[in-house]
Amino acid sequence: MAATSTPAGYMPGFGNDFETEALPGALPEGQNSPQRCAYGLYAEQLSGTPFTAPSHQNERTWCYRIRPSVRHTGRFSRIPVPYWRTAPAIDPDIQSLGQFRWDPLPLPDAPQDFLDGIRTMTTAGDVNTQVGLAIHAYLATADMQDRFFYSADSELLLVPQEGRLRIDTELGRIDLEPLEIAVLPRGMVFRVTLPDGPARGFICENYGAKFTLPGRGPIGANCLANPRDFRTPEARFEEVDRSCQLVVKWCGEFHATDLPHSPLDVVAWHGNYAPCKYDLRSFSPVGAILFDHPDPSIFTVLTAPSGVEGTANIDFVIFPERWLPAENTFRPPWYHKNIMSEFMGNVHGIYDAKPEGFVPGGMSLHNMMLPHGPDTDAFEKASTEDLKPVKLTDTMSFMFETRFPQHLTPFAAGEAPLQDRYLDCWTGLKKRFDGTPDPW
Ligand SMILES: O=C(O)Cc1cc(O)ccc1O
Ligand SMILES: [Fe+2]
Repeated sequence: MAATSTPAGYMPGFGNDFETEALPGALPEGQNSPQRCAYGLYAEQLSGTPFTAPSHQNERTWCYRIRPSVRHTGRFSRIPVPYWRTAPAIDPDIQSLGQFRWDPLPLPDAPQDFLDGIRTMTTAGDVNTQVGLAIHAYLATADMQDRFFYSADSELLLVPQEGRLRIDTELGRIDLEPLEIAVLPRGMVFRVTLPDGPARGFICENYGAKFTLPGRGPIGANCLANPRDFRTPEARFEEVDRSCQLVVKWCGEFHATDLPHSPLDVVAWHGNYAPCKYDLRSFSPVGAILFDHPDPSIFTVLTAPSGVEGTANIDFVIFPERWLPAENTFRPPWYHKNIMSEFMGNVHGIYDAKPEGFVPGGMSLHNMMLPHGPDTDAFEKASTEDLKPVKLTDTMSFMFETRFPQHLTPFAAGEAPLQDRYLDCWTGLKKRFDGTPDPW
């Protein structure tokens, strides 16, 4: 279980209308745009939804900053960020039809900041029509030094696996460690530094509508991810007048501009368009308490809708510690083929369907309509074990699931440590059928 009280520097809630100021009186009272703002600040609105979005979906934040963002941009020139790929990125020579698994990507010895350390594994959909996603690993060994970034293309969901990240955003600071996740909205400027050295993790880049909490249906008002456990940073600014670089990702290209000052200069803000973090240990799982294995959607932390009800552009699902009490039940996942494509990562521990080979830091892809399920050992064990209640402990894997087929990048199909013999994990599933009802 995670700590329940909100730590200093954060505000609790998901999608709340927050207000926060780093200097007293910096937030205008009762209005957004006074004739002159306190401290000589500039008022600026950051719109995360169209102005005309229905009120219950409308997201925007009012920022009161030392300089308006137009002073934090200039002439842009394209720069290479060669391993960060954007959909559509379909390489005719790469076979994406299949089940794939990778060992953890090694951290490099050379200094490499968070941005240069991004390695896209798969892409789906199309950034120009704003559907789909890209899934990346990050391998960071150096701070982003006087370097800032924002993605105009996407919202970023970060899942650390090893090492801590300090994410200084326009709206405040998020300190992130393994077993926590962060959501950085589209357009939010940030810098990542590494308080404890090298860091590795996963990123889901969402081109579509924002992540939100799933409806709980008959589960009711509580459990799964509770809104109060999400944490949004309080306002914090830096007044740094030295040369910096801002990199913007826009329609899959990277553009840099030089600035004479830090863009993290928001002194106060109010609104509901803001970054947040969430401790995965606060997730309260609901599951099978008598028999059978439910669909993994019961473990959905966040969902990014596609516009078609019940069909997500992306579901972010976790497999946390939990009790397995179900009687007369094959307890691991069933064998299946899914219209959604499933990209998984292991943060730590053993994943019950794959006791061997799917290791912490490792990744797998079971693409759209490709069959998969427990490996031979998991099947044999789960079919014959004594079904006492057992607790799965010290385990955390996750799944980025999307309605769209995923395409491997050249990196994922080439340089990355793809396990050539992954399919062998199922070859021991032998024919038992001999016409008698119980050939066991
Ligand atoms: O394939 C997987 O391992 C993920 C998964 C888990 C589960 O419990 C049910 C379905 C499913 O796709
Ligand atoms: Fe699956």
